[in-house]
Amino acid sequence: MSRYPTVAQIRAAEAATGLLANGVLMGRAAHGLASAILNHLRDTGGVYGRRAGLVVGSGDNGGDALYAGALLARRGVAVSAVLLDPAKAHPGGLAALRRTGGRVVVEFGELDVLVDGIVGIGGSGPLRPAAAAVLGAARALSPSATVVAVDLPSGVDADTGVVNEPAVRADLTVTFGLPRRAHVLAAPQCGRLVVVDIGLDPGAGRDAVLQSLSDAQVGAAWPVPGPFDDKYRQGVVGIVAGSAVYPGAALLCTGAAIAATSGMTRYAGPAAAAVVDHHPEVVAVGEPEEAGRVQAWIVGPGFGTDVDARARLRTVLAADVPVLVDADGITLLAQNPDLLAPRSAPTLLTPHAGEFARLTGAEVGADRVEAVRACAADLGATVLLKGRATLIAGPDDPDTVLVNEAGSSWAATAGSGDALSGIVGALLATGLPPALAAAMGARAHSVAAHIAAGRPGAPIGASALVAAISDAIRVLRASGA
Ligand SMILES: NC(=O)C1=CN([C@@H]2O[C@H](COP(=O)(O)OP(=O)(O)OC[C@H]3O[C@@H](n4cnc5c(N)ncnc54)[C@H](OP(=O)(O)O)[C@@H]3O)[C@@H](O)[C@H]2O)[C@@H](O)CC1
Ligand SMILES: Nc1ncnc2c1ncn2[C@@H]1O[C@H](COP(=O)(O)OP(=O)(O)O)[C@@H](O)[C@H]1O
Ligand SMILES: [K+]
Repeated sequence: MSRYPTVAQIRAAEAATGLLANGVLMGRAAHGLASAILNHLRDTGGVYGRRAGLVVGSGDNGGDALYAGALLARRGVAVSAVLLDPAKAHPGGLAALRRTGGRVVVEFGELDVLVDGIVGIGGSGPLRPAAAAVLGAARALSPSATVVAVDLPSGVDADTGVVNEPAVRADLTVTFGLPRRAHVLAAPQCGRLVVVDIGLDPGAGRDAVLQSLSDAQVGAAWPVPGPFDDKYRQGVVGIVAGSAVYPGAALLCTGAAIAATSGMTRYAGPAAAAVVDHHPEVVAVGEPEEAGRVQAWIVGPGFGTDVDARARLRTVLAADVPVLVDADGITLLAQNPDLLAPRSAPTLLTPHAGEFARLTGAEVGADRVEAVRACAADLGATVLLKGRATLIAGPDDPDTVLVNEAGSSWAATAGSGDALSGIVGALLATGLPPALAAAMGARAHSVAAHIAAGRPGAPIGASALVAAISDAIRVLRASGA
């Protein structure tokens, strides 16, 4: 489990050490930052004589960069620094840099490493023009320089992960004590993340709302058949998806559910013939009323928004079992929110940003974490908000929002959401709590996309993603073993 505290929580954890005022924490931060840069230089041709440029802002983020620059200079790196506001540059850091032979310059020469010490957790908004100009010139002169962000790429909001352009895009981000929310919400902007130990209390970050499961946790919790299990005991999932004209969503959703767990998969809807044709293990009927018992329903992918779809949604939501509502089901639910009121079994909604806006009547906005938490509380349902960073909140636990950073964007392809519904719905049918089922499913979905794309990666369709689900589960189960 990783936890991602807010800036306020980080500041409190730092203050609790009692080591802020005497500069001990900054010393540790600078040491870790310098080590990460030295490691990178060693891996790419050596340390001595390499060229590092520091872009130094007016706060402690700049102080970290200056002290680290001093350590690099001591190891023979040619260090130069551009001070964005010379009067406010960290005095101790600046003196240390000068003592070790680092130079203050007005513009950089060619660089191997460009260090972004502009702002960290004290920053807000995009890069100011002066900072953007210095970075732009450095990037133009040294396009292959490695960009190392101190704490956060400047211009990225620490709590929401919003990238306020112009912002730094880092190859490597070195942070201190605990990862920030932005490191998972805007992971592609951060590049590789190194978290330096600065001696925070071991309990620091426990109160963080935003959390992610490790692959090992997902693998360990994945339901697999036991010696006394049969097809029914592992959970039967029922799927109402697709249409006679558009059977694709039904096939993808059903295929994903079959691969996710060993329990039985039922299908109810107008694509029954096509489903059985492609997936002979499925018991398929025309309407949900005709299906036998299920432990969870999936309803909505590609099933349209006509009167028949509406009637099917009503039938499924009237059942006293967990229901996952996706896609067209969400659009219909947005028009008839009263359908949720009588439910006592859990409901899980899996909107993308557009469906989320339909459901809540407002755009997701900058603070996605708060948006998903408020939506879950308002609707009394678990909500999974899709994206590169998928967020999951339940209705009864305002102190937990789960996040899955996909690690790649190969899943951004048509029909991939239908596959996600299938995986999560099958997990729901095994009896897992909805938020856990959603987070595990999202993780397996991301890993499947990554496996299907291969290395160095090639575009995939959702069918390839579905075909890789078994491998993804193997990878997850092996990761904790
Ligand atoms: N606390 C600790 O124990 C430890 C802290 N550590 C480090 O300190 C960092 C936090 O330092 P911090 O609080 O001084 O804030 P910081 O991020 O440097 O920036 C603040 C100043 O920048 C300015 N500014 C704002 N927005 C801007 C923009 N868009 N573009 C340009 N400038 C902008 C604004 O100043 P202004 O120019 O408006 O006067 C503001 O006051 C933290 O991220 C970590 O690196 C580590 O050493 C570990 C121990
Ligand atoms: N840029 C991205 N990077 C990684 N995963 C993504 C990205 N965009 C979308 N996804 C994932 O792909 C799936 C897309 O679902 P959805 O939008 O419902 O597609 P569809 O309706 O075509 O099935 C979701 O699981 C979502 O989290
Ligand atoms: K920074």
